Amino acid sequence: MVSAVSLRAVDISFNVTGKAPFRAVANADLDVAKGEFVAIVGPTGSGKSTLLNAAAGLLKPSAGVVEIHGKPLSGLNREAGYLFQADALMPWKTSRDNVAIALEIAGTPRREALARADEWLVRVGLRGFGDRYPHMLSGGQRKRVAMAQVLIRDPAILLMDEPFGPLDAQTRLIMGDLLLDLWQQDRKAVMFVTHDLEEAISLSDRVVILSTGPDARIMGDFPIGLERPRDVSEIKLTPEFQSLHRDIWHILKEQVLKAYGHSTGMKA
Ligand SMILES: Nc1ncnc2c1ncn2[C@@H]1O[C@H](COP(=O)(O)OP(=O)(O)OP(=O)(O)O)[C@@H](O)[C@H]1O
Repeated sequence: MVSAVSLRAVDISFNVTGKAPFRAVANADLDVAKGEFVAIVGPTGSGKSTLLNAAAGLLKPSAGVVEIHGKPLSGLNREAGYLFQADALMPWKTSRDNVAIALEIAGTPRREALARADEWLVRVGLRGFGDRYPHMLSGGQRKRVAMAQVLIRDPAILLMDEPFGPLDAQTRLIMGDLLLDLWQQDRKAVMFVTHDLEEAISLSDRVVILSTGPDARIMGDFPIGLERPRDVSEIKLTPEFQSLHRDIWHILKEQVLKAYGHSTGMKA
């Protein structure tokens, strides 16, 4: 079957003035199937965002190919919705308008866009919050608006870069449950970047590990067979979760220590 996202032998290098190009990611092969939820974890600076940006079409690989549903990607990946750590809400627009605008710029008439925005605000648990401006919302509520803004366009692929990073631990769990609820309804292909191994295991079908950069490689690919639907706080208490966590952490820890050694000049 054709993958939703496919990276083949992808290298990504950055030009740094006065120095040799910096190869952040080397020879990455990664397939994300339609409907599959894949988490990417790795030490800081290992190239997680870089890989995601290549799948988004924001970065062009220096070698290798990115394919989206079997077709080589050139320019922006228009089949993907992108959710960053910092949300992209417009402070001068209400929640309702912030969500509706995603449809309006694609040509949907305003009245219809507003009606669908209202439906989406309900789906993300924000009934009655449509008239609030972003500064009148909590961090978790803003994140819900941002999710509605991305999902209302019904992208086939979701690219998420530490989307819950700035939230407190409890709100992260609640947002994880909301994300899984929505994902369960129509199973988009998801690439989810996170530092947090527990979050990665509790949400995904597969956890992919990146090694310490430069020349970061995909050095682990773990299927997560935990049953669905999942409750992200409950699932962590199961022996299956704990055993997966132990196995993956065993590999990841070495890379995290290496990255720490690089940044401090100490050997891991
Ligand atoms: N525009 C750029 N120019 C030069 N180097 C870059 C550029 N963007 C990223 N890098 C380097 O590429 C490497 C990978 O960066 P990336 O942001 O993908 O890592 P990450 O794993 O997402 O990190 P973190 O977990 O800290 O967010 C890092 O060493 C970074 O310094």
